[in-house]
Amino acid sequence: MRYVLTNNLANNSCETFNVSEELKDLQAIEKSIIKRYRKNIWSKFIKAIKEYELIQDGDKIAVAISGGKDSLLLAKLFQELKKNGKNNFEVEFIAMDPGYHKDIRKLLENNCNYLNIPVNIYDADIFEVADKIAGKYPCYMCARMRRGSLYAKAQELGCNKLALGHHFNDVIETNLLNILCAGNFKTMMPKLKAQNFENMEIIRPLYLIKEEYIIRWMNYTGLMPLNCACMVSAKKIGSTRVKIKQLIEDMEKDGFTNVDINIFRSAQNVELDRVLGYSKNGEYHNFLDDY
Ligand SMILES: Nc1ncnc2c1ncn2[C@@H]1O[C@H](COP(=O)(O)OP(=O)(O)OP(=O)(O)O)[C@@H](O)[C@H]1O
Repeated sequence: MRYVLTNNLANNSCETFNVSEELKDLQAIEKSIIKRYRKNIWSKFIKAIKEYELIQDGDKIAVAISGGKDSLLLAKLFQELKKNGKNNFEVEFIAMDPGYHKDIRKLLENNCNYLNIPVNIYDADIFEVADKIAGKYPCYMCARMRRGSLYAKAQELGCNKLALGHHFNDVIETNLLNILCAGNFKTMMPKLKAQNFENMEIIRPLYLIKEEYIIRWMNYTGLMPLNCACMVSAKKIGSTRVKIKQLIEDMEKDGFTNVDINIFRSAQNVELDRVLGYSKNGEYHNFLDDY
């Protein structure tokens, strides 16, 4: 294995990405998406779009780029789709600078330039505000503010969809996090209508792509993506999500076959006759209601 992704559970919520391949030219990078990574990236991207009906004729989609590996791949996938697939939609690439260090901002700009992604970068003082008003636990507040800001920008550009770079592992980690830490069963949906922004939806086209292949692709490009660009929590907060990721990896090592797929499928195969209660449209139902 040529890439290194290290997690230090004790004091670091960030993943460190070390690139071990030499820099590839743009043509090779673009080709790799549909050739070298056809099975594990391109086909899964197309499958998610079809299976979850993520794109409709006439859509204008804002692709949100943080500069990390996931959203860089997402942007390139959309470009390839326009080149090689149906061209029934429009796309805008947006990146919000929440108050990055100037070197991080430069890295984001350079990577987008190199990858020929015409990105619209705009400023928002999210880090400063999250730090001020959310004190010790800024991450939740930061995530909510980021989402709101991206919705607003997408709407301003006339988009009706916001594409985010969440992938398969984000989905299964969310399932487990909710069970183990929140005591409920909720998954991260492949698409979702915005509550506070009219006619706006989130879509997650990387839904079926495993993180392992995103890391491989990123490493293949030879580019260093942004990782751990946060200026607020830095290394202070140990991430529960990292522990969940580790738990899944440990189970796989211990011989639980298909544990990741099974966690994923658990949200596909819910038997409503075999649960004690569930809520729909804000209304709670108990199994005794129609026993
Ligand atoms: N500052 C930002 N500007 C634009 N989009 C963003 C920004 N921050 C997050 N996003 C979007 O939200 C998604 C999820 O954000 P999160 O911080 O969880 O990303 P991540 O898992 O680190 O992914 P990535 O590798 O793309 O950074 C990103 O993939 C991206 O689509």
